[in-house]
Amino acid sequence: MTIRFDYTCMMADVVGERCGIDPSELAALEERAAAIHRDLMARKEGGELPFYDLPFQDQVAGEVRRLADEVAERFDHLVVLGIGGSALGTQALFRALAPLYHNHLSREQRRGRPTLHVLDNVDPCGFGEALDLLAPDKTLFCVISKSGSTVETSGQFLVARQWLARAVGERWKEHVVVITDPEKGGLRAMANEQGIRSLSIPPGVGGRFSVLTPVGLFPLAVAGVDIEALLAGAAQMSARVTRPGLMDNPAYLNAALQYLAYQKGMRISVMMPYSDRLRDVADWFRQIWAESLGKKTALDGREVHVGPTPVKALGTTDQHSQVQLYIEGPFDKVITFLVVEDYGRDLRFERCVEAPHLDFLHGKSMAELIRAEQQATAVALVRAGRPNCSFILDRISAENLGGLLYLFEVQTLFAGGLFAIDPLDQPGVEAGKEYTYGLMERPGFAERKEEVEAWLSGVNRRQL
Ligand SMILES: O=P(O)(O)OC[C@H]1O[C@H](O)[C@H](O)[C@@H](O)[C@@H]1O
Repeated sequence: MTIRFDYTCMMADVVGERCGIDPSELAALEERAAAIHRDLMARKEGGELPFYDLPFQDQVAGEVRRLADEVAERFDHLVVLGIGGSALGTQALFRALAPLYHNHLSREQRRGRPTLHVLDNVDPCGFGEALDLLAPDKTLFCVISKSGSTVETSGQFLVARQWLARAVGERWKEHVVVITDPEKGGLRAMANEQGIRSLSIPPGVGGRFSVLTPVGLFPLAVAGVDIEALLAGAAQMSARVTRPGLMDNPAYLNAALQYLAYQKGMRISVMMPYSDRLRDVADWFRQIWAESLGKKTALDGREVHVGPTPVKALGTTDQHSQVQLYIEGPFDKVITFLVVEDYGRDLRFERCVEAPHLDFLHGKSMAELIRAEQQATAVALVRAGRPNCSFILDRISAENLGGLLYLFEVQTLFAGGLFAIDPLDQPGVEAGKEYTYGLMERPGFAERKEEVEAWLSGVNRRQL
C-alpha cells in the first residue's frame, strides 16, 4: 500500500499568509492534539470505538466470504437496499474496485460474479425502473440498516418483498440477506423469526463508520472485490493513524490543517478526485465529514454552530464547471485532491493529419493529460492564494482504498476532538425523521403529525 499525504500547498510560505497555515499554528496545536490522541486511545482500548478494530476481524471476513461466494453462484443480481452509511461506502468502493462498466459486462467477463445495484432512495421512478430491469428469480436483495428501522429502507424492503413474492411466493425469504444490529431492531427480529439469512454490524459501530463491517464487505465480496485486501490495507494504515505525534500521523495532520483553515474562514471542504473510479469516495466522505462535524455546541455559555461543508467535485470534469469559483470566488474553500499515479492503463494520442492543431499531443497520453491537469489546477490555486492538499495513491487497489477510507475515519474522529463536538452522533436528523413518521402515521408520532399539519395550514405560502 502506498498513500502519501502532500500538504505543501496548505502552508503559508507557499500559498500566502491570507489562507495558508504557519508551522507555528500547527505547533501550537500539539498539546491539544496529544490530549485528543490519549482520549481516543483510551476509548479504543476500553472498547468504546470498535471501528478501530474492524480491519483485524478475520473471522467476520471469513463468514462474509462464505455467504458471498454461496449467493454469487445462485444469483445474477445483488440489490443493496440501504441509505446513508448503509449504502455510500459500498457504492464508493464498488465504483473504485470493480470494473467501471461491471454491470454492463457478461457474467463471464465479470468472472462469474453478479451485478451490483445500490438503491438508496425512495423515488418511485428510480426504484421502480431499477426493478423493471431485473428478473426476480435471479435477484438477491441485501437489506442493510444499522437501526433496523430507517423508513426509506423499510419502504424499499416492502416493495421488493412484494415484487419477489409475486414471482416466487414464500421463497422470497431465500432472496433476502439482512445486515443489521446483532440483537436490536425490527429487521433483526424479522430475520431471526423468519429464518432469513443475516450478518451483523458490531453494536458500537455507527453507520458512517461501518464500511469495513459486513455492510460494505458483503455486497463488495459478492461483486468480486478482494475484501481481504481491503481489510489488509486498513490494517496497514492503522499503524500510521494511531501514531501519537501530530506531524507523524496523516489523519491527525490533515484534521489539524482543515481545522486551522476553517478558523481562517475556509468553511468549505472540497474533495476532488482526479479519477472516475474515485468519484464516489467524495460522496462517502461528504457524509462522514458533514454528519460527524456539523454540530451545535456551547462555548462560554453561548450556542455555537460548527462544521465544514463538504463538497464533491471531479477532476478534470469540474475544472470546466467549478474551478472558476474555487480560484476567483470567496476565500472559503480548501481543496483536497485524490491523485492517482498509475491508472493501470493508458491511451496514447496518435497524430491525426486532418487535425494538425493537435500535433502537440502526439506521443503523449490520456494519463499524462489528466496528471498534467491536476498539477496545473493545483498551481493555479496556489497562484491565487487558495490552499489545497493531495492524497496520492500509487494506484487504485483494494489495499489503498481500505487504507484511505480508514484514514478518513480517523481524521474525522480527530477533527471532532479539535472542534470539541461529538463526531459519533447526529441529533439534527431526528426531527425530520419524526415528522416523517408522523405524516406516515407511525404509532407514537401523532403529535408530530399535528405539529406538521398545523404548520402547513398556518403558514402563509409564497409561491409563483
Ligand atoms: O443504517 P441505518 O440505521 O438504516 O441508518 C442509515 C442512515 O440514517 C440516518 O438518518 C443517519 O443520519 C445516518 O448516519 C445513517 O447512516
